[in-house]
Amino acid sequence: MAAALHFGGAKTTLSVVSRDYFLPPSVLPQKLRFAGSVASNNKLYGPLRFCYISRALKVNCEAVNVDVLEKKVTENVSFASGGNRITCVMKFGGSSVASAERMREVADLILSFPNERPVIVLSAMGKTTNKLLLAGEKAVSCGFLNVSSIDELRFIKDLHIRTANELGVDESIIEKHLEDLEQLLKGISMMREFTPRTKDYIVSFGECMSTRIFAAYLNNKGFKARQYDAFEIGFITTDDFTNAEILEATYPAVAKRLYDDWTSDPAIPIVTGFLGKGWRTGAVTTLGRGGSDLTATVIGKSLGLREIQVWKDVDGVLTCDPNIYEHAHSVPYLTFDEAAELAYFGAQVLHPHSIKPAREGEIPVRVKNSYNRSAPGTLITKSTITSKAVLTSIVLKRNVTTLDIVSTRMLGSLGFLAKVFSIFADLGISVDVVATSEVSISMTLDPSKFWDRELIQQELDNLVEELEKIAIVNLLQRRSIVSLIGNVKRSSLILEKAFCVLRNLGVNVQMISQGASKVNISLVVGDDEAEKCVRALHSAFFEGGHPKA
Ligand SMILES: Nc1ncnc2c1ncn2[C@@H]1O[C@H](COP(=O)(O)OP(=O)(O)O)[C@@H](O)[C@H]1O
Ligand SMILES: N[C@@H](CC(=O)OP(=O)(O)O)C(=O)O
Repeated sequence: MAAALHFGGAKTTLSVVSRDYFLPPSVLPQKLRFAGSVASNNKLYGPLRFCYISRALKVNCEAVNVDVLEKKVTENVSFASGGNRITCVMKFGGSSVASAERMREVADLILSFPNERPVIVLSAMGKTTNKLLLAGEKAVSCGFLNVSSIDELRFIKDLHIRTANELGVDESIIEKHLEDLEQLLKGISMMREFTPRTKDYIVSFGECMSTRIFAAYLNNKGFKARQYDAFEIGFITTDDFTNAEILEATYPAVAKRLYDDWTSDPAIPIVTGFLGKGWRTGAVTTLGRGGSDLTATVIGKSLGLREIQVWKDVDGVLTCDPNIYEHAHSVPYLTFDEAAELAYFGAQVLHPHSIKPAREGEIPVRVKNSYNRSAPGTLITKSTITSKAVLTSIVLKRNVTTLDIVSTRMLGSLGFLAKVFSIFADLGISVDVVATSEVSISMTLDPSKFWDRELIQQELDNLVEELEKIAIVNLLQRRSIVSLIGNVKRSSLILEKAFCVLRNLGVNVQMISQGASKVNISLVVGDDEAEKCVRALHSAFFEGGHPKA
């Protein structure tokens, strides 16, 4: 934590905070924060242990006059933060690097910004991750001798070898990975099991290969590039395989490695998205599906960069999922809060946890279309850039489970709620939306913490069994959460319009949540009517039209 410098009146209060991680001097002025207790005479400050660790600046001051300190800092910053420093991070997802041609276009796009010094984060090519997972599932039961003929393995081999050849890159750079991949599948066929730890290891081959091919292509074009496996440069995570969380130690480690390499031998860093290393096991972990977005924002925060760019196959964050409604259009500005709610409540376009590092680092995130680079995209920042729109976007989270729980013991609401939530905590099940009364509570369960993981049925059975010890439980599946993201200071207008639309549509809202979030109103409806709700609401809020079913 750091506290800002406050001067005021006869007594000046400072508190010194020693930085616990490296920051390149280029970000020193705006990042420098220090404070400490001082003598009342304002001339000589009490002994302050001022320790600011950065590569170009290591200052231990026992007694310091602030002017002297700031001068020293400024001197160091000017020499260290010359023109040639990393400026931004650019992330390209699977759809942007799905073929040799796409990789060529991404390379041209990167090189079309001569004043940028980007770190590049890549996902696996196209749908390689899905195919690696499918190959692993097949290997469990196909038999050792049939592993080589698994279709998905053949597809992956062909795609990567063909891409290397088409880009004029020596296929030997991925040969070992392809050999190891086949050996791994044979191992799975012999063990006849496909654990979460093995799933993370197998999917890592996708990003490891795409980044190697791309870095080699840039080097062949005469642009010095250096490939990095994120799990080798300090992406330290929990050991929660398929769903690992970034640990704080990642930030200084990644900053130091990328910064040291950059200052000693500048080259465009090409980093694997999605991957990390478990701090306890040392095994490869993944950050949850879509996790390359998170890789990019972590690097942005680590290096204190000017901007984080997330290149997709759509013109930014749209007013709804374009797969549901073709009239969706791009949203020019979002706040971090709005983007986080969008991502959490189902907008696949951003990883649910990716906004947090950007928000903490106060670094703007720009979502752009790699197929249409002239489109302005969406700029995500801390403050709201005023918009006349009542609503920002409509998000849909399908296949949600709702629980209606009515107390049978007339417990006071405090005891009842506490008991209900303790059961959820014990079973490690998170909830999305909650509505309570004196002796009853309704809630929606997080159906897939990372999109592709479903709550297994026995988790639900265990949950109902525990709850039925204190309540009558009604479990309803195949529900959807329609989230209206916008400025809920205008919630009355939003709700009035939304309920008018849904009434005309003949849809009954089964639960509503508004107030906890300052940017989101969530409505629970049936799965089978959710998409028509999104279309009708979009028509009413963004097209001035009347509801279209
Ligand atoms: N509100 C939304 N705005 C933009 N895209 C969305 C939204 N909701 C869902 N999507 C889907 O997310 C896709 C982009 O996310 P993703 O597939 O992760 O891209 P990439 O693989 O390039 O990172 C789009 O193609 C679109 O179909
Ligand atoms: N390849 C991983 C990580 C990722 O972020 O992919 P994409 O950028 O294509 O969403 C996945 O499919 O989840």
